[in-house]
Amino acid sequence: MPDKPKLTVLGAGSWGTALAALCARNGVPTRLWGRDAGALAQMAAQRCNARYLPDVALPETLQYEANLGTAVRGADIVLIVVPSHAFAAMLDALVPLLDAGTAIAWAAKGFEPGTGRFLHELVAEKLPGRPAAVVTGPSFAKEVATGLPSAVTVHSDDDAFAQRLAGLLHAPNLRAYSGGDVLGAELGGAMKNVLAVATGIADGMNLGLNARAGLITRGMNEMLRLGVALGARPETLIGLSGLGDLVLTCTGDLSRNRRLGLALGQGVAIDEAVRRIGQVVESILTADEVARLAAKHGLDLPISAGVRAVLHGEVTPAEGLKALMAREQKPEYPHGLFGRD
Ligand SMILES: NC(=O)C1=CN([C@@H]2O[C@H](COP(=O)(O)OP(=O)(O)OC[C@H]3O[C@@H](n4cnc5c(N)ncnc54)[C@H](OP(=O)(O)O)[C@@H]3O)[C@@H](O)[C@H]2O)C=CC1
Ligand SMILES: O=C(CO)COP(=O)(O)O
Repeated sequence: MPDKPKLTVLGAGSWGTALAALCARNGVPTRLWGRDAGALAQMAAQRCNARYLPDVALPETLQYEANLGTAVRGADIVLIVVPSHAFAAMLDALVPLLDAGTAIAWAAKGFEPGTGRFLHELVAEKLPGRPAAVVTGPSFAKEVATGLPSAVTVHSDDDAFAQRLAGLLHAPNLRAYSGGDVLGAELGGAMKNVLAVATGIADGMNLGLNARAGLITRGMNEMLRLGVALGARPETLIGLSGLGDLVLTCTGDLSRNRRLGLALGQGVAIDEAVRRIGQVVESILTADEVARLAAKHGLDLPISAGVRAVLHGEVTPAEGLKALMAREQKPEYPHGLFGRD
């Protein structure tokens, strides 16, 4: 890979735009592709993503390209930042377009809807044999875009690629770490979205700070148990991609998943809550996939299951709370820290 690799970011929403701007500011030759040519043209003219990141001035060096083939031609790295439900189709579109040497990275958080497959599994199936990495961690797009201090992490089976990509992201106000546990990093980023809804619901119902802390901690326990069953490393789950992002999204009102929970807890209907947020809310699909993976591994994850039931309208937030509080009394760790019960 050249000294100054050429980067193409796919997805011109809040996170794709923030990451593209960050890399361009770092001196990385960066192109941003989005599916809305009109919005891209407006971004180029105004140097601002008026819909997703208003008030953030984008760097002059950032390039915009509406044609997908042109956008990825000659790229050393393609970084995919579309919602997870659009991820597989994005990969399919890339198959005939990518140069042989282009590496793949992604910053979406979720699973393939309907199968519970991880995004790295989709990459391995559809674009095999390339360096591949996930960028994740506690990072609200708006804060990264405005230069507030943040920390992210880049995980890949290819250590050199993880470090290379982390180096491109690393900036005076952004610490980019690296690691080798793609599954663990992806699981934390996906599952925290579901758990953010749980704490949002509790806060929306005014259940108090004890409830919030209890849900975060027992939610972390669910993430650890599912993660370990799937083969994740526990240290990844208690790192930036797991605990870090869990704390951020369970407590920070910039989180769209938390805001969905807040609205549900206040009695707002789910369709209206999603309409008000007006951006991607990954938990809605992810809750089903967490349930699918838990069932496959014989795990009981009551908080995640409760969120799924509320999202499907099977129980009200009040009924979900009652069910959680009525569970049998038991030891905190019946089978050790990473036990299954
Ligand atoms: N925002 C954040 O702070 C962070 C987000 N993420 C993750 O990044 C991913 C992207 O989210 P984010 O940028 O926040 O979402 P936004 O809601 O801000 O933007 C979504 C973007 O994806 C585009 N899009 C939607 N469907 C498709 C599709 N089928 N093909 C191509 N593009 C599509 C939208 O285009 P259009 O405008 O035309 O609808 C829009 O540009 C999610 O998985 C999210 O969890 C991760 C870390 C931080
Ligand atoms: O993943 C995020 C921050 O790390 C963004 O969270 P939300 O999708 O809940 O807004």
